[in-house]
Amino acid sequence: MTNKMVLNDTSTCQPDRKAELRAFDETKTGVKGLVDAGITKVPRIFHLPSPENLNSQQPELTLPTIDLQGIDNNPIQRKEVIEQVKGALESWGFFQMMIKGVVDFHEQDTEVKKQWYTRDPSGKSRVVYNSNFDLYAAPVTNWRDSFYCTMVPNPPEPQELPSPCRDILLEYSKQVMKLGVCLFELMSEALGLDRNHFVDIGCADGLAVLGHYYPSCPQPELTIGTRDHTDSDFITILLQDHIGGLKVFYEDQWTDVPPMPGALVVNAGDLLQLITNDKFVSAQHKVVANKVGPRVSVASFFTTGSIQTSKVYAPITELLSEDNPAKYRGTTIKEYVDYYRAKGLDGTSALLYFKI
Ligand SMILES: O=C(O)CCC(=O)C(=O)O
Ligand SMILES: [Fe+2]
Repeated sequence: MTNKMVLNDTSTCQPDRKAELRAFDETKTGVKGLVDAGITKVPRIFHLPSPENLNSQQPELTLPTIDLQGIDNNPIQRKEVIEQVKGALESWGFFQMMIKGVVDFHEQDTEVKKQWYTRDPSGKSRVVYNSNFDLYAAPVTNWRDSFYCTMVPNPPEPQELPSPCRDILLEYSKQVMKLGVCLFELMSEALGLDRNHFVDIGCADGLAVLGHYYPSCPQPELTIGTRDHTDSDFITILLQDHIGGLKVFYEDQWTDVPPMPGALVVNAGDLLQLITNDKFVSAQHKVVANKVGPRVSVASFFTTGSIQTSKVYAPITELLSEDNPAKYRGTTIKEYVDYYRAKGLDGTSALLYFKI
């Protein structure tokens, strides 16, 4: 069994991280494969440099929440969209079905699932399933498997999608796109820009949906579900299940983002920070590993990712002045994302590379 190599407790051996990563990758069954094989110790490739303190006292901070009802300030069109999105997103079945779609993908027959396993960098694969997109670049392997589907532009034909989550993925991404457009309009207005500004410059031209699966972990303090990072996109709309573990670096401390039934988490990504010249800040966040699992989340990324486009994104002129000059150089989304992916989640911000 190929899993054997990574099942060994290697902490006493000479480090050969690359070979261990390759052996893990070749199983094509991800972290779930290790857990299914019955490991009781977290293999070394997943170890953090120092253990995560899972018992630390969490600060009593309340993150801002917005009721969609509160944002339908008059314009008829927006009100209709909000009603539709709210109706779909609030119905108990809708969120549950999306979470279940992700569970069913990851828990389908291993041999069938392996067909989707790829690290194809061309961006041609409609669905990319693997464990750790940055497996060979990142210093710490995350206790997490994921799939990644590009839904916009060029929505997939249904048969191109994995059957366990096909229908819900199409419906969910449709609703999330509507919500995203509403949020971009509100954010444009909040900055004193034309309401359509963000949409007009293409912030909603791309949508990728990620289905994360965090298997239960025998030694959660030794590793991490998702390392601290900021997202590479304009905004992310996140749906998490009931398990918890998401933390955001907010007001200078790590703060729990507890699951709330019927709620989505929205965060700005690096590209939004870049075009707003730091007015909107890309939130640093992470997910701790847990003895309880699997934990499932669905992250909807507003980005065209590594699709080749000619648009160059730079700080928006209307937001600049003599006192507030551009802090970043222009970049295509592809250039940004390629840099971000090659660097991997290493605890530093990709934005620094684009600073003037
Ligand atoms: O699983 C989560 O809750 C967060 C996932 C995440 O941060 C990401 O996909 O960028
Ligand atoms: Fe993230």
